Amino acid sequence: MIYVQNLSKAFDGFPALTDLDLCVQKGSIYGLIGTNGAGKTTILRLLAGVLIPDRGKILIDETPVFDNEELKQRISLVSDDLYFPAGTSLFDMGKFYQDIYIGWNQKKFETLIALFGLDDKKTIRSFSKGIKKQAAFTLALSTSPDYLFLDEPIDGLDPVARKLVWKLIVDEVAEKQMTVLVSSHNLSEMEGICDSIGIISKGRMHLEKELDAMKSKMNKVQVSFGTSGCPDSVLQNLHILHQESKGSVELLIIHEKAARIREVIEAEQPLLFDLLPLTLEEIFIYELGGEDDEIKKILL
Ligand SMILES: Nc1ncnc2c1ncn2[C@@H]1O[C@H](COP(=O)(O)OP(=O)(O)OP(=O)(O)O)[C@@H](O)[C@H]1O
Repeated sequence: MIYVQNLSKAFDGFPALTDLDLCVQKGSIYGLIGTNGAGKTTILRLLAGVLIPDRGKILIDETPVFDNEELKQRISLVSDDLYFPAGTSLFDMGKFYQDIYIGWNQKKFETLIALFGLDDKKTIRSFSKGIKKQAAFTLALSTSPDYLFLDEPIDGLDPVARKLVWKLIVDEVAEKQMTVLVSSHNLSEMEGICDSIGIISKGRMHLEKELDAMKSKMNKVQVSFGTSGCPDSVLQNLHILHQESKGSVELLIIHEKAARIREVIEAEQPLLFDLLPLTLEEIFIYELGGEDDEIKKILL
């Protein structure tokens, strides 16, 4: 588990992070969302022990991370700003990592190279931006980390590589309870991946939400009662956050559990009734009433 309390970090007097609290449960995927300069990279670098906090607490499995080599063996950070030594190939980097990381898994390394279709003999610096990212992700996952920190991991990747990266992450979380912290500019990129979302704004935690809890208490419904429209019993007995009509079909966003919605609507014998999945964007828009500037920026 990751536990962060009152974390602050300034660069040359500029407050990059201020009194940030964060909690990530073991075996979960946490999405850090924010605009450029919000402080996402700074959080990931502090959590990976690359930077020293000015103030506050960072505990991973109840242990401070900075200068803790044993703990750092179990952490992998894929930075947004990738660095590979001149002339090194993925094969060379694999050998280098093998000597450093106790958890290095050569078989997994070879499998991932094949899955991404990477050339392990070519100099990594000659790879395109997206392929470099795939190489860095391959190296990180091959260290068998308990904690994987990913800074904009799918930025610049083609759709096939994006899908593969997410699949590999989700598989690893399911198989070995890996804990993942992933940053992005865009809320919709995190669709279907994250268990929790933290929205960072100007170095502060703006909003933090656990998605399953939000999803279970909010539902989207497509319903039709013919030309008579939605009966009063439905409109009055359910907490409707949004309603729009397309002909005789109503689209409703309802702040109730699915079972309660079903009970109220089915009692009125609708001609059409479908419970539809809510997107991450819809959850945030309707939960916050659509008035939140920070949410608007990350939805664009
Ligand atoms: N090494 C540094 N020296 C000076 N300022 C820094 C340094 N690292 C970060 N900052 C500043 O701290 C703030 C937060 O930067 P950070 O890189 O964490 O944001 P970010 O959310 O990751 O942004 P982006 O999405 O653009 O990568 C920015 O204003 C940035 O200019």
